[in-house]
Amino acid sequence: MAGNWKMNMDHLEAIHLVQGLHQELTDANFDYTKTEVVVIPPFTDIRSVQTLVEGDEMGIKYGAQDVSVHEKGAYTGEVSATMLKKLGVSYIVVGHSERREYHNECDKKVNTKARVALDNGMTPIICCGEGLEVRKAGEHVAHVLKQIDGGLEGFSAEEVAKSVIAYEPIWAIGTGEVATPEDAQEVCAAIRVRIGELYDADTAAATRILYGGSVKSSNVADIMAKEDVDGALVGGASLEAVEFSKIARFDA
Ligand SMILES: O=C(CO)COP(=O)(O)O
Repeated sequence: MAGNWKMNMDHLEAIHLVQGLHQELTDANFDYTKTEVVVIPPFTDIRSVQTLVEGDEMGIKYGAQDVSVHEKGAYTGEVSATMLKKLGVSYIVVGHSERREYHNECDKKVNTKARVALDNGMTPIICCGEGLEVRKAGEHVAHVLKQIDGGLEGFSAEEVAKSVIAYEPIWAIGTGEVATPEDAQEVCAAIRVRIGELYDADTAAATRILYGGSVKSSNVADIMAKEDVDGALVGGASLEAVEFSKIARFDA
């Protein structure tokens, strides 16, 4: 269960939120061996989150929302994978639809960023998903599979099994409009089948596939009940400790 904070929460608010989340999960005797809980704050919060999580030995993990394709050097405004690794980052979101749309990130760039994450010992959360027009035209599965083919290009079976895929239909992001559990299952299953075709059945079974798009505590259980949905990438509802802890405890 991953919470993508997007461009919300300064570092002081981040400390408050992570403490609150930890408290809620501890009170509920949360089992981190069953469900991984990941917060994905803005870059400026990561050092504070690291100090908190490591200092209090919390079971919560944390990630970054992006990474540079470059190793180091004259790239003003960029943040490298080695910098993130040094901060104890476990996950890096790549190819979120907001980055594809506002920063013109194409499948090739998403693929390179995922490669950079893996090469530096972190797990990419590779996002894919269709817009409303594509969905209306009934081309959503083909659209997403093309993103998957491009995103995973050049990866070994082992690398794919270590990676996380997040299916986020753009029309369901931040709109309150949730894909039905059946919609989520249809595409997540198609992604798993494709990984099986590109690699093998074991790799397909091992790869974690998340659904994202207006996930809340009130709808998470139905989505998680679907066979090919292994978790959720949560935006707005991850900004509130009680709500996100309920999402993480979807079967409680
Ligand atoms: O984009 C998302 C997570 O990456 C989903 O955002 P919302 O949960 O706010 O719809």
